[in-house]
Amino acid sequence: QLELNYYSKSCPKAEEIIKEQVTQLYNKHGNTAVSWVRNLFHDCVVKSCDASLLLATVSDVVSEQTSDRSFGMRNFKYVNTIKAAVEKECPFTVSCADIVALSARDAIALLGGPSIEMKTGRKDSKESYAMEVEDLIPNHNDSMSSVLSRFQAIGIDVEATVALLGAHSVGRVHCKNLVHRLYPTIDSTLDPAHAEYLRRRCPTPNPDPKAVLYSRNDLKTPMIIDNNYYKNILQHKGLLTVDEELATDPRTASYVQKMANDNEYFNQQFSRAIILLSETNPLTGDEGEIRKDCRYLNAN
Ligand code: HEM
Ligand SMILES: [Ca+2]
Ligand SMILES: [Ca+2]
Repeated sequence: QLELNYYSKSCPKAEEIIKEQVTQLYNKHGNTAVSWVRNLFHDCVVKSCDASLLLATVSDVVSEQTSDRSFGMRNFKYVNTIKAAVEKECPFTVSCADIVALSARDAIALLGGPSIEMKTGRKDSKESYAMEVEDLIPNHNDSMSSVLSRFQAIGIDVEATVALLGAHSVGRVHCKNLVHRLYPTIDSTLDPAHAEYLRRRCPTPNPDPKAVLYSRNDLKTPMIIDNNYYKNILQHKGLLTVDEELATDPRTASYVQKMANDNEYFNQQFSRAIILLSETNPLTGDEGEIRKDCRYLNAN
């Protein structure tokens, strides 16, 4: 059972230490906060928020980070910084899964999004689910039906799904995920002027995977979680195919319109949705373990 302040007796400073680390990292490398938000999605959708995402590839473990769906994910090394600070205060007490959840919560607040009250008490998985990642995390060009049913399968309703995509109000998309909308011809659903801009950001149809070519998601408030995402997609300036679909699909369009009109309503729905996502099917009690190092299973 997850509960508020699960560590109040075993490690009363845990949440404070995590927040302090997340803030320090944000001040040095602002995009770490963006990463913590994406980490929550990619971890929680795969089985649960159980830090399965954080396992590195070693002898008999294949990391979920090697999946194509994890393309562009960054800053994993700084999770170790947060975990080390927590271990120093309370060894073997605070799970990596709760660090994934709380770092996302703190990042959302730092990025100008809502302040969210979050339960804790998650345990860490004893395995990586690399082979299941592609079945569970939607692709950038999946149909809205497929996206909605994947979220629905983990208890996230349509309105909450629309709110979660608001995370694309920060961060970036690499050209690899964009060029199919730009070449050989421009996707007719894309705003023509924005398409021209994106062609300048991504000048060739086959971007060199080693060259870091990307566009920011939101040109107006690129580092703020706000409802500008919905304004962008209503103007057909969403970068991914799923962003465009969200604005036009009859099941989602009215929520998009409401969120575009009202940042307060977006914040409320985003908070609700982040809680649903973060409480999906947790490992609790005797299940799982508390990893010493988030990259590796404990030796037994
Ligand atoms: C249908 C669902 C979703 C799809 C298909 C999707 C897909 C993607 C793709 C393709 C990228 C760009 C990767 C790159 O090229 O570097 C991205 C970035 C991002 N996504 Fe999503 N996403 C979805 C939902 C979500 C959700 C629910 C969240 C969080 C609540 C989220 C948070 C982010 C963030 C923060 C970034 C920017 C990462 C960075 O700049 O480092 N996404 N997403
Ligand atoms: Ca997971
Ligand atoms: Ca924004």
